[in-house]
Amino acid sequence: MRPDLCLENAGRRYGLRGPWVLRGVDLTVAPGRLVRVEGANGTGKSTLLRLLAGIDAPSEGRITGRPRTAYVPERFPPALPFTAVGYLTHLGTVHGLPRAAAARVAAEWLERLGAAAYAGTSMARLSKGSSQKVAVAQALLAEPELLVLDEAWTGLDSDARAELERAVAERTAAGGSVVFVDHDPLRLAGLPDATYTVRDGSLVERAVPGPPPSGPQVTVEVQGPPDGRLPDDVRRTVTSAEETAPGSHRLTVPAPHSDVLLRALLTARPPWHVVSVARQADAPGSRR
Ligand SMILES: Nc1ncnc2c1ncn2[C@@H]1O[C@H](COP(=O)(O)OP(=O)(O)OP(=O)(O)O)[C@@H](O)[C@H]1O
Repeated sequence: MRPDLCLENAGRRYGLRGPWVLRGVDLTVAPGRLVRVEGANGTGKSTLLRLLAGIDAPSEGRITGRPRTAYVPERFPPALPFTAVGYLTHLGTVHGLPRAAAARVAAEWLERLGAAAYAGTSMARLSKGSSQKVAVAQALLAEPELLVLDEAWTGLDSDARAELERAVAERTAAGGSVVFVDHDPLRLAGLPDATYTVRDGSLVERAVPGPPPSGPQVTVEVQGPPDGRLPDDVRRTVTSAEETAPGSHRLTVPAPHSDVLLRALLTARPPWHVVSVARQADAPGSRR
């Protein structure tokens, strides 16, 4: 089993005498966890995410248990001498995929994110939104154990935003961890296992739960073996699960995650029988 990623007494400052941006930070990210990081502008959220992503090192303290990690930075360098699909294929091979498989996965991600039409466009000529889709695709194509998302939804159209939410659900359902920063307080509302606020160089875990899940929910009635325990990837995807009779469960999931849940149920061993799928009305005050 993969170990937890741990920051122990981690501090970061820029320059030998620069002020400490982060100091004495302890944080554990276990496999399968979804973690939100928030805080006012300039408090050190991106600094923390760069440490977690492994592209920067703490000035003091240490990090242990590094998993296979992918990162969507706040600013993605678009002016690279590649086409979109060429760049993603190249990265796929860097992650160890054979070239043909890398090209296939690259094309699949561009398709999922609605950027297939730009596959052959040079990176330097991509719009900001398409460039952001490439930034997201490069992180997802290697199915990382830890996905670090720094404002990754910014600049995406609504279909791509929903697709990225689905991809987050897929990663956590598969036992991967996801750490994200997003300016929208309702992003993945109700789903994070933990939310931390960066304040005065420290990390404070938010004790109260975040806002309830926004947007439409889907209720899935399933039947499994009488003594059956819900598969791990199913439990990690749902917002609630209730056993209504021996072997019968009512599961609730945000609508964008319902196909991830259904796939997990249908591929479970032994298989689970999906009795019904019903979409509930939007929660009051929710938005897409
Ligand atoms: N490479 C760097 N060199 C020097 N100072 C830096 C560097 N990166 C960040 N800082 C400083 O560290 C502090 C925290 O920056 P950081 O980008 O981590 O904050 P943030 O919370 O992500 O901000 P924002 O919400 O504006 O994205 C800021 O004062 C910033 O100026």
